[in-house]
Amino acid sequence: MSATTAAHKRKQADSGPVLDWSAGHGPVTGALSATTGALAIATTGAATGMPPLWALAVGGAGALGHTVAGLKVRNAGRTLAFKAASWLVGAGWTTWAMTTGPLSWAALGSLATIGVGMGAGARSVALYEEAREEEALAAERRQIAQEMSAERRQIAAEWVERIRRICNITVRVLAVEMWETGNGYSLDLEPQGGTTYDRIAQYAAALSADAKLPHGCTAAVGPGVHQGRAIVDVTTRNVLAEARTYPEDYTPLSILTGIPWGFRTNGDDVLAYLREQCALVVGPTGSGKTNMLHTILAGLARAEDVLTWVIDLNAGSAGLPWVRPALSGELKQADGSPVRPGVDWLAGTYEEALRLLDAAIAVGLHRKRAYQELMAKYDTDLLPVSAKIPQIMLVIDEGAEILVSTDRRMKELAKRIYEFIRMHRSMGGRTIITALGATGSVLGNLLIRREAKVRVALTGGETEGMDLSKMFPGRRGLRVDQAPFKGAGFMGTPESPGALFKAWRIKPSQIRDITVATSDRHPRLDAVSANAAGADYARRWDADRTAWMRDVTPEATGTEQLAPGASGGLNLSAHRAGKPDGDDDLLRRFREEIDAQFATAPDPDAPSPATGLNLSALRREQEQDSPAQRAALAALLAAGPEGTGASAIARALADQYGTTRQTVVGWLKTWADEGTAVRVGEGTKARYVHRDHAPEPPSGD
Ligand SMILES: Nc1ncnc2c1ncn2[C@@H]1O[C@H](COP(=O)(O)OP(=O)(O)OP(=O)(O)O)[C@@H](O)[C@H]1O
Repeated sequence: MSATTAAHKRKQADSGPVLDWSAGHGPVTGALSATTGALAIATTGAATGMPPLWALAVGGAGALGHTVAGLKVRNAGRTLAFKAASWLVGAGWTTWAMTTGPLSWAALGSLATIGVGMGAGARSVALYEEAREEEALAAERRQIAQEMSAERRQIAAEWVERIRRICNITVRVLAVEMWETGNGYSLDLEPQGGTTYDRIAQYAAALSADAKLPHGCTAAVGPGVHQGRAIVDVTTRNVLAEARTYPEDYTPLSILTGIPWGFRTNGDDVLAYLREQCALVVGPTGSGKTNMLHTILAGLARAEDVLTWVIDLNAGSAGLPWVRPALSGELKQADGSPVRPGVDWLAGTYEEALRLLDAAIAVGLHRKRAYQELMAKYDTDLLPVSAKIPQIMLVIDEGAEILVSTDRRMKELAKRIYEFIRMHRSMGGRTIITALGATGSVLGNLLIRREAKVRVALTGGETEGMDLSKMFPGRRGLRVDQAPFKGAGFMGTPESPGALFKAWRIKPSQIRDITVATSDRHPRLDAVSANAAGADYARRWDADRTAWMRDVTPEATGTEQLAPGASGGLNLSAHRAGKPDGDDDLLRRFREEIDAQFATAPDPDAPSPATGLNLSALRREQEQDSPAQRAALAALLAAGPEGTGASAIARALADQYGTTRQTVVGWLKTWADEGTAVRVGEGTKARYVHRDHAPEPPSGD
């Protein structure tokens, strides 16, 4: 086959240039072809004695054929005339030349003139046809635009009339924008006589009814570009009834460029900008609040400059699906290496929540002092948050209930949460708080009202405890019955006024996928902050501290309701008793994995795995974690991936604790044995690195 092709090519090369007879003619080649053709026929005809009238007959037929063909493709009259005339002139010349002799100067000269004339004529005809074609296209476009603007004009006229009739306000419509998704349109209005947008907004429900909008669709009225303008967003298709899953695009995000929390009725993503804002998510039981929280945690996990610390006293169920599969070793990266949990700290008990909040406050205070110079350098009073100095997002499920609780212990937590919200905005510390209801006690709180301008009300059709006018002041016409679907409700931010929205549905399997996909992306707490957060932070994944996580059945990790246990955490021991084999096996695996990955040494004194306790960790806590040792561990963590040595730590501790180098050597050795620290380098270069900063362990393959 290829040999044949090559031979063919060679033959072509030998026989000179190949002519493409199927190609169309331009003005020059067309004229050349016509005149040379006429000359050839005239010369041959004269030599062979051909009757000259044949040429005329052929020319006549050509003129007729081209005219018919031209009519078919709708050539202009002048094009048809030119083509027919060209044939007839050519044929006339040939007939004349055959009679008088084609090789005279008169014959050749006139033929050349005819050729030039034909070329020029063909060029002008081609240009004319091109211009005609373009004009036809433009006319078609104008026709479509006219039809579109006829639709817009009709919409504008309807709304001018509707607003005049229902609100008794005269408006001028400056623009009508049809949404690309086809789910509705927006009107840019200029109410006459100094009327403001909120006068129209009062009638939003009546306007929606008058426009006969389907259920779940609204005419939401908001402010325009200045005080004398208003925007009306009219939804005509109810996308909120559809369940949409979390988009499978897990590309990196940043707290600075917004985190998507769901979609609007026009299909657009709605973003939460949380660098300076706190958020409040209200949703009664069954409204899809837990699902929404997972959507939020998914976005935060995707961010490269955020560490998420979760408090969930309802057995940590909000954070567990982000932690448990990673800690239990159930998830592995493609190369077999372990996966980091999707949240950086999960407190499911009161004691752990206290530790977490104390650490968060300490981080903020320490950052204030330590980063003065950095902020001066960047000429800013906001800490420049980045992957190197991550923002700490505190997510507190049912946090609003903690804030208004009268329980003594809850008040302790509330005090710290308030302090964190009040003090740490500039230092990269913000909170997302959920609440079961938008009640007066939650929204009556000035601090929440002031700091949490990113607001969500998931209604799921629930009307009790849903004061939308308090949640979204200034937005009239929002009614709970407009969003009677789970996961649907209203969301408003300083950038995007309160309006209908829906959270994506996210299932445990997708949470696992995101945990794996984002594992390498999570930042590490900067050394300054790690130093402040101290040993409580460094030991957050210790076996004794995560023991409560093991007391959960494998299935109870999704959005299911979990029963609270004695310590405020889960206690499904009764459940466990019913199915001992599977759970014992799970517990054993969980423990083994934690010990393997996070190197919590198995203790000979530890009771059987079924009790879920690890006494080695307890013993260490009691016997070893003296304040000096905690400070040493914090220094190790703060040293980051560079690591540190016994002398440096001893020097740092000497003043306050009088700790000797020898003591620190002992601690470092213990930590290295149990996996808290990793020894790197040899001889004088030997140093210790906290396991959080240790180089990745070699893959299992
Ligand atoms: N965004 C959503 N899209 C579609 N369905 C949803 C969405 N959110 C929740 N649901 C449905 O609602 C159910 C309850 O959701 P979820 O557990 O999140 O509610 P909840 O408000 O946290 O309730 P509870 O407090 O009882 O756990 C889910 O199992 C799911 O079937």
